[in-house]
Amino acid sequence: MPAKLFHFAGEPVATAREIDLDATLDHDALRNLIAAHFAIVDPNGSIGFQSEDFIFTNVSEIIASDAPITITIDGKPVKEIPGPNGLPIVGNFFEIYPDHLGNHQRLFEQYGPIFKTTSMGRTTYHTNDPELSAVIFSESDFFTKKINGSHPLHAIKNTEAGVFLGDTDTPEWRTAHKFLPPAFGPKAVRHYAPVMQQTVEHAFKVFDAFDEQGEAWNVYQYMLKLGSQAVGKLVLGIDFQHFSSINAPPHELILLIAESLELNKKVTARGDWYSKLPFGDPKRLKDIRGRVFAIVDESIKNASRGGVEDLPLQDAALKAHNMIDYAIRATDNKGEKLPKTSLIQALLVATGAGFTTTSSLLSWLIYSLVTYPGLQDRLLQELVDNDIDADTQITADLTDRLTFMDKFIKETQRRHNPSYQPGRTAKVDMILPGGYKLPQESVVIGALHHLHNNPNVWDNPTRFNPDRWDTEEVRNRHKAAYIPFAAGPRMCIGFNFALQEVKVFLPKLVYRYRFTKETEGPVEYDPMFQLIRPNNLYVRAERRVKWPPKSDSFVPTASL
Ligand code: HEM
Repeated sequence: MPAKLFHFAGEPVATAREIDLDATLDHDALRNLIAAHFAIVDPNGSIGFQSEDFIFTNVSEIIASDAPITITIDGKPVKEIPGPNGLPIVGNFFEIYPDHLGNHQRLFEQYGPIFKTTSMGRTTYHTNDPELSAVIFSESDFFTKKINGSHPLHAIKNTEAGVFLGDTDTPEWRTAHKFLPPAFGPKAVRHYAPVMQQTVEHAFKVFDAFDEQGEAWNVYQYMLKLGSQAVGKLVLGIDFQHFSSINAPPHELILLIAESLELNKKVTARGDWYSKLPFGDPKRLKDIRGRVFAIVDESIKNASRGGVEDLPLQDAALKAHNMIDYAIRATDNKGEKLPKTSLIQALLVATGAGFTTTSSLLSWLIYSLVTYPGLQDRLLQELVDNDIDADTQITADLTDRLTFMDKFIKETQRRHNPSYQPGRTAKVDMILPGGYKLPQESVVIGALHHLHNNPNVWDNPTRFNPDRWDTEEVRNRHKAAYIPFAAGPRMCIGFNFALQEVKVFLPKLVYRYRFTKETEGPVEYDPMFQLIRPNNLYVRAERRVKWPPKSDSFVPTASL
């Protein structure tokens, strides 16, 4: 079997590796062999072979050549991932903050689909490219969710939680991932629709009171109360009493989780040395974790009082009153249950992941209602045309018919993604599509906001246009061009829950109120918070007294 020396174009000949070639190999098989030896992520089509003065088109030419063979990717040498030079110690910190969305956009425009920054000693890579995003999120020989020192979640890493805050390759993740998804499947969340509806109807008292006083309210503050009220009831079985009066404060648990996210972003942004301080923010972060754990433990004890019937996972998911009820009943085929510590940690994480995100999405939905002319009226018309009124019980079957609302939600999640900055870690030194060299242990962040607003992927991305979702271009998009809940095995497990919740809340809110914007000037987000939310948005919600008639041209969508 002939042995040949191969090295990358752009790398010295001294780096060449000897590889045995079987004369029966065809060109594609050779590409796959070279891809396996050099950890080239995408062997298909992009790998080429050449010598100083010759481009090889078949394997026999390569075997006949005496010189080392140069490997090209897309006909070009491999390259380092670009990025801005930093200052001593702080690196690129001041080039990124405070407006990390705007600054990252500028860096994508300057450096292309993937760039590298170092902030306070922590290096991360960012991509706005669908192909690269699909690669990083796929959990493969190349990437996994491993929360190392460079990962944005490092300061709150918690292996016991299994989900969200832990690495993929752990027994805790596998256990949590066996028990939690059935409770978040589409069928399981359907039976939570009535509680979701009661939650939003209960909040009307407060929005009505604001209207009677002619007052505007801060959207994020009240969507935080609303989103967390639903998650509190349906995940932890706790009534947070967020709408008992206009000024009812958020429950202690909510304040603690929100504070811990804020502290985490701050502690992570400032680097390793800061996160190790035994006082100040890092200490507060540890103290918060202890208190939060105790509150959830108490809720589990309450739910267990009086005894519960064990059920197989799927049955438990359909019958449980909430996720705690599910988690203490659900039994796998070996008769095992989710261990108590994992249960507390996993539910806590699901609570945090659930309310911070849904409250941001709800806020951006209201932002879209009051910012983009005419859309509120179109939503209302769709409700009227589908015979929805104040007394309608909203079910998943009904929301399936509200196709404009679906497009409106998708477009809001595209244009105004709350974004978790999900990061994945390189398992090996590799060559990414495009010929980029990525070292092992590098953390690549799928920059969801920038992916969803990438002009190479989306036509006129800054234009808010729900109707784009009807176009062939958007229907045929790359599978990773729109991934508000990330992708792959570590994507959001609560997305059915989240979408159902907003699809129950939005019709109820739009039918009852006409929303108008009261904020002067631009809407701002808090750069030190883990998520993007419109902090200073104020609206008036006026009770409707008139509704439009059904449209003449309305053709009902067949029930699914
Ligand atoms: C608009 C709402 C939501 C958005 C945009 C969202 C987004 C995301 C994203 C991007 C991830 C991946 C994080 C990463 O890779 O680091 C994630 C994971 C997760 N989400 Fe959501 N989420 C939402 C709602 C929810 C809800 C309502 C729940 C539960 C009640 C939930 C529970 C989780 C959990 C447990 C994970 C971790 C999964 C794992 O580690 O395998 N999310 N979410």
